[in-house]
Amino acid sequence: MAYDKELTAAIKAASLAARLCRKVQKGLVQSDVRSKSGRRHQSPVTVADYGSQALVSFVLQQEFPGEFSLIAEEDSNDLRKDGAGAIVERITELVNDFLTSDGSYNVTLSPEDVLKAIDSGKSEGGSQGRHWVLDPVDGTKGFVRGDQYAVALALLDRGKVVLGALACPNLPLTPTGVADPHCRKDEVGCLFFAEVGGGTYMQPLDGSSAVKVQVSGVENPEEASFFESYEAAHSMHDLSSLIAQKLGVKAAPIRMDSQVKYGALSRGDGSIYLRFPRDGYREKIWDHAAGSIVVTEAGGVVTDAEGNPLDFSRGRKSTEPVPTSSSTKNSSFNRCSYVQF
Ligand SMILES: Nc1ncnc2c1ncn2[C@@H]1O[C@H](COP(=O)(O)OS(=O)(=O)O)[C@@H](OP(=O)(O)O)[C@H]1O
Ligand SMILES: [Mg+2]
Ligand SMILES: [Mg+2]
Ligand SMILES: [Mg+2]
Repeated sequence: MAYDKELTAAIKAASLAARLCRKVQKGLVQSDVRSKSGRRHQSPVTVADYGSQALVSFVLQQEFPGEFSLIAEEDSNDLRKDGAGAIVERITELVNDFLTSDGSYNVTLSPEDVLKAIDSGKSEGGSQGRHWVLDPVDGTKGFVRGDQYAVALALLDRGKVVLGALACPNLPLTPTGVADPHCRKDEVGCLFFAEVGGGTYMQPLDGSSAVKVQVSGVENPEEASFFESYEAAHSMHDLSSLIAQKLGVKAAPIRMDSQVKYGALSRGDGSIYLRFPRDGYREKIWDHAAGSIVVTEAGGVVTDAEGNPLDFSRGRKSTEPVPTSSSTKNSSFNRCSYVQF
């Protein structure tokens, strides 16, 4: 396949970053969590977000020297302020631990190397050339709560998503328990990956063999279940509930953080993903790039409310907040399930 080398690198980078995040989430302390300064939509950021971004950025630059463009969520602005020295040290230590744990990189990064790696995610993207797209921790609120989150990495080629690697460290390997995402299972940690035209695969994060996945075959909305954001601030629950009711959906919504929803959808844990951000919010491309190809390559559909595909070619953010949709192969759902993009 055309992007095999890139996909292998993406899987390696996302897996490594997911292991770093797992370690941080297990021992999360208050000083690991920060509030981003100067943002209209306040959101937390942790040492895991920064560490994951530095790791992925470093690994991709090692694998593809010279031809590198990355659009990623975080930057080092807050880390360069007075008083941030201790947190930068902690991130550097984490990044070095996981780089050497892999065995293929015999390097020790300095704090400045780590800050530079984080800042290499400032590309503006667009419709020309190739750009990596990274959400180093998607669902940071879920991550801090001890719930679901994802490391989401995709590659754009001339404005289209051509591959995605979506690591979901807390998603159970088997669908049981998904209806109750808080239910703790022993076997958790999935990595979904997809390359355009090649289908979607899921493997345990520990690296054993991958299986092909398919979206749900449910055709009757009465038997369908739907996903939505855990955070009411991120998606209007009242509106999705109304739409679900109109569709005839009987099941209660499955509320889950992050692009784990796309991963769960791709293996048929549910049939629909509804997303309606509140007024004026513009979606970021890293919140949908990896998840959308994971769903489409598994036979699903991800479109806006008018049936148009999501447009990843316009830079870091979507354009106007137009309602958009995602879901299974069943066309009657496709007209009725929305993500706002
Ligand atoms: N106000 C508002 N409206 C809509 N979306 C927002 C908003 N604020 C943040 N975000 C983005 O939502 C990302 C988290 O994904 P979800 O909304 O799917 O998950 S959650 O259940 O709400 O946690 C989250 O991603 P991370 O920042 O990577 O966690 C944000 O990019
Ligand atoms: Mg964030
Ligand atoms: Mg995100
Ligand atoms: Mg994030």
